[in-house]
Amino acid sequence: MQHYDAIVIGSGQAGTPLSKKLAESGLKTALIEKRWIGGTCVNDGCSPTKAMIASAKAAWSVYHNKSLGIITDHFYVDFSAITQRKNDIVHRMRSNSEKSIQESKNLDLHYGTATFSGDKEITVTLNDGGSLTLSADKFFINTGEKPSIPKIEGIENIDYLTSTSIMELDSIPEHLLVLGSGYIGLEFGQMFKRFGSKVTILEPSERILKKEDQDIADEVVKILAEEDIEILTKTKALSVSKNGGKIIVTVDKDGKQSQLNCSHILIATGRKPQTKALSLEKTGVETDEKGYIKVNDRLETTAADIYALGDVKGGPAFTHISYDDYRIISENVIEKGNASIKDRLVPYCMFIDPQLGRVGITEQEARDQGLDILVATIKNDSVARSIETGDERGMMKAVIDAKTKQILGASVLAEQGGEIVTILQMAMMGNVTYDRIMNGVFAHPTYAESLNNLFMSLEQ
Ligand SMILES: Cc1cc2nc3c(=O)[nH]c(=O)nc-3n(C[C@H](O)[C@H](O)[C@H](O)COP(=O)(O)OP(=O)(O)OC[C@H]3O[C@@H](n4cnc5c(N)ncnc54)[C@H](O)[C@@H]3O)c2cc1C
Ligand SMILES: NC(=O)c1ccc[n+]([C@@H]2O[C@H](COP(=O)([O-])OP(=O)(O)OC[C@H]3O[C@@H](n4cnc5c(N)ncnc54)[C@H](O)[C@@H]3O)[C@@H](O)[C@H]2O)c1
Repeated sequence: MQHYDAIVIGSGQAGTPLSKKLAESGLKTALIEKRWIGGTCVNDGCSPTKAMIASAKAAWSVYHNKSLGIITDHFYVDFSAITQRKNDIVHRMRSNSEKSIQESKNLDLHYGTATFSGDKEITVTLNDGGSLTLSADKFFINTGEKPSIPKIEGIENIDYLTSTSIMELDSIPEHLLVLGSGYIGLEFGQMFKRFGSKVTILEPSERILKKEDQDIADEVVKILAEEDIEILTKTKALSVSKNGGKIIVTVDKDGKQSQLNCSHILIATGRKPQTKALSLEKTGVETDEKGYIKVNDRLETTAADIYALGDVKGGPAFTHISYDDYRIISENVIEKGNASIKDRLVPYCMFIDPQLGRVGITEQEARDQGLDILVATIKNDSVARSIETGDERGMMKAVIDAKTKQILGASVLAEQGGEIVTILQMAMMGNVTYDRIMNGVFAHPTYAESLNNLFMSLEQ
């Protein structure tokens, strides 16, 4: 049995940099990955989707050329060129990362599935046959999540799509039915509508984007409706079956059953942790009822010297959060510091178009907590930059502590919503009060300049 100082299980957004950092610090380290270096973000998540969304945006811009006075009579969507470009980007990112791991001193990469066979011992079922038994002083679990498939009668008899397999299609679906209106459902729904599919989104809840404020969700619905994307809320798929080339879906809406036809179904109803294969019962690492690994604010599990990072520990599932988990572990384990996830800001950006950039508390959360707040809002049809560029969709919103004038949260639904909200996040990080932004001098005519007007709305 080979012994290591540290073993990292999973090459996600935390595991990859952590394995290199541990090895650089002089610890004999192994990284175990069952599939591909880079995990979800690089191979099945952020990078491939955002590459394809860029193509979808280009298609949308062509439809809208007319309003800018540019006439394009004919264009077509070359889906194989879009997926080829996406594949090239993924391969480039994955192979650069793999190369840098292979060139790291003190770091061994084993391709296979890790299962605990003792409290400080794993068996790796190697992808190219055989197995390895390895022990270590410390373990770092970064095994991520995978799509969760809801129990729907007949689902096992149809070739449903997930966020991974939809990117491997070789043609554009005629009618895509999306189950779920979260990040994955909305990003893929809009993308495929722009490629030419008919798109219907089914959401069992009262409304989409339950975690966001009602006015922001309403604005998103309006924008998607303008693109003829059908959203059916309070609608639940009960059963699915095949009929020739079609899929028949029986749905329930307000207690009434009806049938829908489509050519493809995308399951986008959430993700579940990849903890089953780990046999954590051998270790003393506890999981919650959904299988997420329980950790404290220092990302320590309930077993000594075993840590969990990224999506597998539950909570916000984003690349930048997983990467920050790596920073925390690295500071505590390598530099003997005392970093913690407590009070960490969790920004995110939903890459529909216009983007929904978010940080901090929503208005609804602030009101539920009884906070004394001011709420600044502005519609993008009064933002100079939006008018000039011909995209006036969306709005900006900030929640402010009435006494301290500090920004508590922001939602920016705008062409560059992710970038604009980051400006407000920087203000939050630096304790810059709203009135300083209201009176700040920003270059004209940028989106940033519209933050003057956003906060001026409080004085009108
Ligand atoms: C379609 C999609 C789009 C997304 N877009 C965004 C976005 O735009 N922005 C954003 O911030 N986030 C996005 N996310 C979420 C983001 O991808 C994840 O939050 C991020 O990848 C963090 O994952 P992680 O580090 O926890 O693990 P992952 O990246 O999931 O990596 C886990 C790794 O562990 C390996 N593994 C699992 N079990 C074992 C085992 N037993 N033995 C060995 N190896 C194992 C897996 O093969 C995988 O490579 C998206 C997700 C999806 C699905
Ligand atoms: N831009 C980004 O940052 C980005 C993009 C994609 C994914 N992600 C990450 O991936 C995670 C998973 O995304 P997701 O969209 O799968 O999950 P989600 O939790 O965001 O949304 C799931 C949606 O499915 C609905 N739902 C649940 N059961 C259903 C059923 N049986 N039928 C129909 N709808 C059902 C829920 O009400 C919810 O609206 C996200 O939490 C996010 O962290 C992030």
